Amino acid sequence: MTRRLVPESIIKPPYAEQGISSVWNPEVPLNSPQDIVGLRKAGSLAKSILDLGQKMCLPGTTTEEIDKALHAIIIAKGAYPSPLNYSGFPKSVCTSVNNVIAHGIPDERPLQDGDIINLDITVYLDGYHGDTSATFLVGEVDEKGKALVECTRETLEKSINICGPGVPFKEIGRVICEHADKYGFSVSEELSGHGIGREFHCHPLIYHHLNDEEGHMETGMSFTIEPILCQGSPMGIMWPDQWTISTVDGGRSAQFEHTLLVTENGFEILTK
Ligand SMILES: COc1cccc(Cn2ccc3cc(C(=O)NO)cnc32)c1
Ligand SMILES: [Co+2]
Ligand SMILES: [Co+2]
Ligand SMILES: [Co+2]
Repeated sequence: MTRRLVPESIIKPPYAEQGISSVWNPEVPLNSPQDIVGLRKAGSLAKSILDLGQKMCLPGTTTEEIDKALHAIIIAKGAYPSPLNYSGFPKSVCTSVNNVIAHGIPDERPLQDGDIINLDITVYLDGYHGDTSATFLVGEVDEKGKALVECTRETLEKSINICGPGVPFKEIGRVICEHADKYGFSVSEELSGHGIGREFHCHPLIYHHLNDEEGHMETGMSFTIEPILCQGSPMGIMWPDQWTISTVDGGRSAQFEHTLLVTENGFEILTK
């Protein structure tokens, strides 16, 4: 497995050398105006890298080739690919194909006509992370696959639209499940959204399934919403590589993710 190299000149997160992610601070960080400037730049770069990645999602291209190309572009932009060595993760982006639920590891498998692939991009730019993902169609995808992808995109959009100061976090899970149920898809509980900023992951945890968790949004909070919808059962199973999680029934899953900031008037999508 070719190890991705990062030039000395790039500002790296603390885990870049040791691979150990820090213990989470119980507090939810509230961003200063200076933090918001940094978050906007990181979010905008993450989005631009995702857009470039979309163009590579073609039959015959391997996810390793996508990872290698996007790694080089992220570095060239003076940023660090946040997943690299995060909890020891071996690659710079996450690629989850068909029945892989999330955070799949790029490999030598060529994409095939009819695949759906989630490309999950997080960059660390001048001290701030920006995290976004989308699920793309490879060649001609069947109607059920397209419906799964569109419904997942809609659950993200609908859940973001209800965000604002004072809104309970549990409203996010309610909106996502309400929409997924309408179209007969299930919501994975395997992964949650998360606070993000100077840390890749911090509080609050954002659940995408029905929950009764405490806590509400406050102006200045930044977090991701990243729902995963499944065609069949939402149950996941961990592969022997101790990273990859796929659906137990082999059904496909789709995911979309944005990083957002809670503002006085509602929200700002930082990865639009
Ligand atoms: C089983 O523990 C796991 C399994 C897979 C991956 C990792 C570590 N990790 C690496 C990249 C990555 C991205 C996110 C993220 O928020 N994407 O939106 C989260 N974790 C990540 C740990
Ligand atoms: Co992500
Ligand atoms: Co993710
Ligand atoms: Co994330």
